[in-house]
Amino acid sequence: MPKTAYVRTKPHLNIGTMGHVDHGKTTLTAAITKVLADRGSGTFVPFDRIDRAPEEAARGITINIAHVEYETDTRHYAHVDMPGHADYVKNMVTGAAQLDGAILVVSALDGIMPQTAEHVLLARQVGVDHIVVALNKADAGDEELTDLVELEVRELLTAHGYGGDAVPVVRVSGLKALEGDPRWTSAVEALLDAVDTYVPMPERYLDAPFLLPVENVITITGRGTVVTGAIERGTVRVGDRVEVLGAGVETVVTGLETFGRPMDEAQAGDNVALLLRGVPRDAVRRGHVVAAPGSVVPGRRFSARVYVLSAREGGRTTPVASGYRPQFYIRTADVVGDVDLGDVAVARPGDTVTMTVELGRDTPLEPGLGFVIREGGRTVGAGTVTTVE
Ligand SMILES: Nc1nc2c(ncn2[C@@H]2O[C@H](COP(=O)(O)OP(=O)(O)OP(=O)(O)O)[C@@H](O)[C@H]2O)c(=O)[nH]1
Ligand SMILES: [Mg+2]
Repeated sequence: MPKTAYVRTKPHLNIGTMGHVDHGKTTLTAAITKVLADRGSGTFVPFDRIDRAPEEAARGITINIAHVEYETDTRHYAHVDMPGHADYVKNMVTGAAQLDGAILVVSALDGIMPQTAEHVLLARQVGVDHIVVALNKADAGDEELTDLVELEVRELLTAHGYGGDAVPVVRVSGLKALEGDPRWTSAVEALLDAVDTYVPMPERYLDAPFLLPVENVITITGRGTVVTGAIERGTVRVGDRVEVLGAGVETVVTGLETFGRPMDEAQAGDNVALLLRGVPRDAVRRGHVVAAPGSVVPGRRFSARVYVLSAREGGRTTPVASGYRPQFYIRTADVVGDVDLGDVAVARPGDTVTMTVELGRDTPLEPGLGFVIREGGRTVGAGTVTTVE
């Protein structure tokens, strides 16, 4: 049910948990909400509420339930816990997660595993600049072994350009903190302090024209169509005219909410739900972009610098050549595109190349926009748009 209006009293950041399957991401997420709820700032979200499919949460004009909301003394956070590896990759590569920082969860019992490394790599590629490490399951780990795991994690981060020596590494136990064990609840507090201090407030482009990549579409009987997502830039108010690129409609925002609470104005970085006047449910899809009318021009052809992932990083084992036709993940969109390498005969795994891409449909593009290339369910490349034709 609609609650009291959202009042912006603290800076808002988007963070999330990443790391290998079963290392304790969801348990830690639940523990964070528990520790903060016990401190009087926020609501405890139990494990099984976090691990549930988003579709089940179609009540109110609320957002994806994989997002959990909490506050520390200095900040308001939207925290995304991506259930399982495939969802993690999808959310990261489509930019749906839009993380300002991440908590890398590594089990002190197991150390670095393949998905630990893959998530660090992906985070780097999609522009997550700050990582804090939670060495989880420290309740069950042996101290010396945990020291080794810590060294290993710092090395991994350094290898990906994160300056592993400076990264905060906090030994935690999500499980014990959930049980209320004081030693481990204070470890979770220490982790949150590390996030508060180590992840800087990112620059928000508040003066730019409004833009929101659509992550989800929900229908509310009797009220209309609602789109959800994180605002990439600008601000939006109830009553504003907006254009839905992809759907080809212009309309008016008639409702605005964050975490089920109405707001008058939302800004870059906020996770919101927008109620759109008179837009049929079928007209809007994930991948569309809601923007200030006329502020974005969709295109199909662009040039880009692309890094082709090596086989070690989970990429291809064979080179790509002109005529290659993979999927391009641009913001929340997923579009097929034809690759032209120009004078270059082939791009081998591990190479960085310039390419021209012709997309299968009009997509909002601009220089500097990041994207990921996927094929058969795996990431094979990551790039940045240099020019749009
Ligand atoms: N001993 C111990 N076990 C833990 C801790 N945290 C999580 N576990 C256990 O590890 C298992 C996996 O925990 P989850 O929180 O589901 O892990 P996850 O990383 O979210 O897993 P996926 O979402 O499937 O990738 C569960 O059996 C937890 O009870 C911890 O701090 N200590
Ligand atoms: Mg989980």
